[in-house]
Amino acid sequence: MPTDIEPLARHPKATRPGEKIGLHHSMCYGCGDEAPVGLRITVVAGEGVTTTATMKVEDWMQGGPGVIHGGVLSAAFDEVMGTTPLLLRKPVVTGHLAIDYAKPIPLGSTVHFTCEILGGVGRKIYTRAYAHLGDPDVLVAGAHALFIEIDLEKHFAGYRDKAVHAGE
Ligand SMILES: CCCCCCCC/C=C\CCCCCCCC(=O)SCCNC(=O)CCNC(=O)[C@H](O)C(C)(C)COP(=O)(O)OP(=O)(O)OC[C@H]1O[C@@H](n2cnc3c(N)ncnc32)[C@H](O)[C@@H]1OP(=O)(O)O
Repeated sequence: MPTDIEPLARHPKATRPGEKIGLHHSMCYGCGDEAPVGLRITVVAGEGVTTTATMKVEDWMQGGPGVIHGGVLSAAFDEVMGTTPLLLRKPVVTGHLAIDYAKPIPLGSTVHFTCEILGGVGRKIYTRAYAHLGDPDVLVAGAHALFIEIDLEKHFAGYRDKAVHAGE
């Protein structure tokens, strides 16, 4: 993290604490409710620039035997942390993501995520998140990520014709 990182404030019109932050795309692997295969994670706004989320560990998420695949957990952290900057009303993409895997996570468990925005510099937004299985004092994983604010139209120009929509 840079030394000149500055605190970032919640946007006045951000999703209120306790409310769900809306989907960014119905077919998104992370949040989409119509994606044929996906994590279907719903991120809930917390106080300030924090969020929470939960994810049930389904059988198809197995690395194994009997535990979640590390890449699935990584995608879940990406989703939770990437959604959190919407509290700033800033669209972002992931620049860098680092995961610490502390304990195996069994199939059938529910992973609870907590995330906070640590601050930013220019277009860079730094986040941190933790995961537990119901007891916040027993962490099973942690993550740091750098997100970069983008101009949505420019970033996805040239890709939108490849977009997959539900029912097609
Ligand atoms: C699945 C898509 C989701 C899309 C969401 C749309 C918005 C919706 C909003 C919200 C809901 C979101 C929920 C989703 C959650 C999941 C998010 C994902 O998984 S996103 C997919 C994976 N990520 C990419 O595909 C990025 C690919 N990379 C790029 O497109 C570019 O590299 C980009 C935009 C990240 C930066 O490119 P530049 O040309 O705009 O800017 P430059 O100057 O290179 O970087 C800006 C600053 O960031 C630093 N930077 C960039 N990458 C870095 C890195 N890996 N490590 C450290 N610093 C890095 C640079 O050094 C620079 O810093 P200095 O301003 O000079 O101080």
